[in-house]
Amino acid sequence: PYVNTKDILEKASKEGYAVPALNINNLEFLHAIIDAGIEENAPIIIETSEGAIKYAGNGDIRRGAQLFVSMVRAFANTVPVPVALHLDHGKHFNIIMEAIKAGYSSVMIDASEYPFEKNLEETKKIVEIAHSVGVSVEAELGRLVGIEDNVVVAEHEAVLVDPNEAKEFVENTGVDFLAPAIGTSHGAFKFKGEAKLDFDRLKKVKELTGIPLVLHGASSVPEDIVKLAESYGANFKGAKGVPSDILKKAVKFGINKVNTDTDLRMAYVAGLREFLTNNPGEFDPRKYFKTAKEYVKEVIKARMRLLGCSNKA
Ligand SMILES: O=C(COP(=O)(O)O)N(O)CCCCO
Ligand code: NA
Ligand SMILES: [Zn+2]
Repeated sequence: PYVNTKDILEKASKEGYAVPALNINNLEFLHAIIDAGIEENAPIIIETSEGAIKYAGNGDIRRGAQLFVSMVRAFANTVPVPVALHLDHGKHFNIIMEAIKAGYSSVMIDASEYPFEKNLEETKKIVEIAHSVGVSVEAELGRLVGIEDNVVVAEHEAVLVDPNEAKEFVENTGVDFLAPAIGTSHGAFKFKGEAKLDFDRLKKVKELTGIPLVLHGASSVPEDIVKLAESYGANFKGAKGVPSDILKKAVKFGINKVNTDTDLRMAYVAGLREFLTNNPGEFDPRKYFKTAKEYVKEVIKARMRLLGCSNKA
């Protein structure tokens, strides 16, 4: 069934596990995600960035939002696990409104680039509108940058979440789930040195807010997938993600939604390169995406097991 993201995350927060939030740009990733959720009997959170909506609508925002809602609802209404559709990193009021009108389960208002007060105001405005039509809201405090050993303390303070601000922010906005910046960053090149997250801040944010928390930039960039893609001509030198043990620790300290895009992209391109190299005569798109979809599904199933949401549908 098609559900509200908040229902999935409230249960996860209460029971102490996390659910991967899986980005899509096309139909093939949706297939892989749905199959993974069915095979793991796990709740499914699908998310699309603003760019994905533009891409799907071939430049038209309203068309893209409506297309994703109809695709996801068509699958959600025919599978035994709960499925939610979330707008990831909503930064433009008009796009957030199109997502709400199209029928998204939840939207993120990402005003984390602004000073605290403006972030709070922008978030409060979206919460009022979204809640009036039963849509839940995610916001972000602090900014996504990897913690580098040589970063001076002042810069740490400037970019990582302030737990006391988080308490005030949640109370004043009514936001349903919060993404506290604790040292991760988007993409395949997250850390120069060893992966480091600020678990002390995370723990405090959970204690002070008590709501479901979101980890952005949470892809692990698995070594085997990188090596496989590189064996078929890819060049991902220096790729490094969040190790599994660190992810598990983040769940222990209160993370319940784990945004995962890069790992899906890496698995897809590894499978695609492998298939095309080994099947030079194939040109049926229902065939040459098969391996790619299979690898994405396996990466998602492993992540569902790691985060503890398998058999939690
Ligand atoms: O926080 C994340 C996931 O980040 P990643 O999968 O790169 O670790 N997202 O919001 C997904 C979209 C942006 C990055 O591709
Ligand atoms: Na998000
Ligand atoms: Zn993100």
